[in-house]
Amino acid sequence: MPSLFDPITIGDITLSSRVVMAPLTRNRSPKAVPNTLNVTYYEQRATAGLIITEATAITHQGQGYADVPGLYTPEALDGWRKVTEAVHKQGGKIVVQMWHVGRISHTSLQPDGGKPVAPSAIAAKSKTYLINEDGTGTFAETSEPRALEASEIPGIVEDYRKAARAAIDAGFDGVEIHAANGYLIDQFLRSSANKREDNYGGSVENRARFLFEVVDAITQEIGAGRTGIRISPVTPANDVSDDDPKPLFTYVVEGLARYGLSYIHVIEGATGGDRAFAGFDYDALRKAYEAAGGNAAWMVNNGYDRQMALDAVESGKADLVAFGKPFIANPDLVRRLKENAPLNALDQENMYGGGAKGYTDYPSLTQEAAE
Ligand SMILES: C=C(C(=O)O)c1ccccc1
Repeated sequence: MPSLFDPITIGDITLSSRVVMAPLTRNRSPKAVPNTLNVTYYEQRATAGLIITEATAITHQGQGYADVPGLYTPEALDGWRKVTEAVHKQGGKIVVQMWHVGRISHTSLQPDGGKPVAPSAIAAKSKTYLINEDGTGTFAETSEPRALEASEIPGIVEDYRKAARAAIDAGFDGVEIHAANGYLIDQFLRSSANKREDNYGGSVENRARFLFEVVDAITQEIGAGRTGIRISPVTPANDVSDDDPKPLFTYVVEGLARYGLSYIHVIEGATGGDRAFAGFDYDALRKAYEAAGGNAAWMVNNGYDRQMALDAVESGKADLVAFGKPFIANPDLVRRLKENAPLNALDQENMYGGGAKGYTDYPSLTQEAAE
């Protein structure tokens, strides 16, 4: 019977445990360039079985929030190289989450102040994070997007391919394709955001076309064994919904089964909220994936506590469990879970933006004992 703390090999990547640091946006990389504070933050958390970085924009057009990192300038890639070197030096493994926000952006963040892009010109009832002139952060309504021309889509697929190559060259052990939480790929998937009448819209097959073009490009470039993907079948995050999620995501996972990916990362329920939202059957989804020949590790996320995580792995429901906020407040989360030690409280005031406070100042058990 597997344990949460057993090693596991997921595709081409061997992990020291099944405890995963989930992607967490922190808005602490001005100019989209990872800095020394970011190096410290990830280095502190290197005992995770796997670190998935915060969502990282594949291009300027894919940028949707202030001070999130990118994968599209030499400076950013140099910054990430320092992060991967530091994590590897501690014996950790790290993949980068590749992100295109689509309509979840603001004209002030877009190239030449233009409109964000999306499958259809439908504004999300959502907010993004901007930095004011005085350096303070603020949440603002997302801007109305423009619908992508079909002729633009191959260029975005190529952006994903280039970013995946850049990620491996920057020392990452692999990439996670961000296909969740109402961002661009998810906007194409969901019927509420995709009203296209060409072969990227309408049927399930058409709405999933962009996703598979991205998966094709990335796996051909860096190999399926270094490629994971995150999906969120029913989350309402960023104002997305679908008329019928079950056939849509059954089709998606049956398609993913043919690649031999490293892992499938599934957000259960409403992201950061109700796990039972919309009453989706995640066990059936995994069964459909495996019935189609899928053999990637199955990673679950959203509100797992220690016991739920232990049970999920020991029962075979999941191979890996991704923890978000617990990893913010506990750099040594794996040790704390192993020892069933108390967890640090989360500094809610300093989740997004700012500096070391609420970012790199959380104590580890070793530091607490020394005090
Ligand atoms: C990348 C995010 C996601 O996947 O939800 C995100 C972005 C901003 C704040 C929190 C989370």
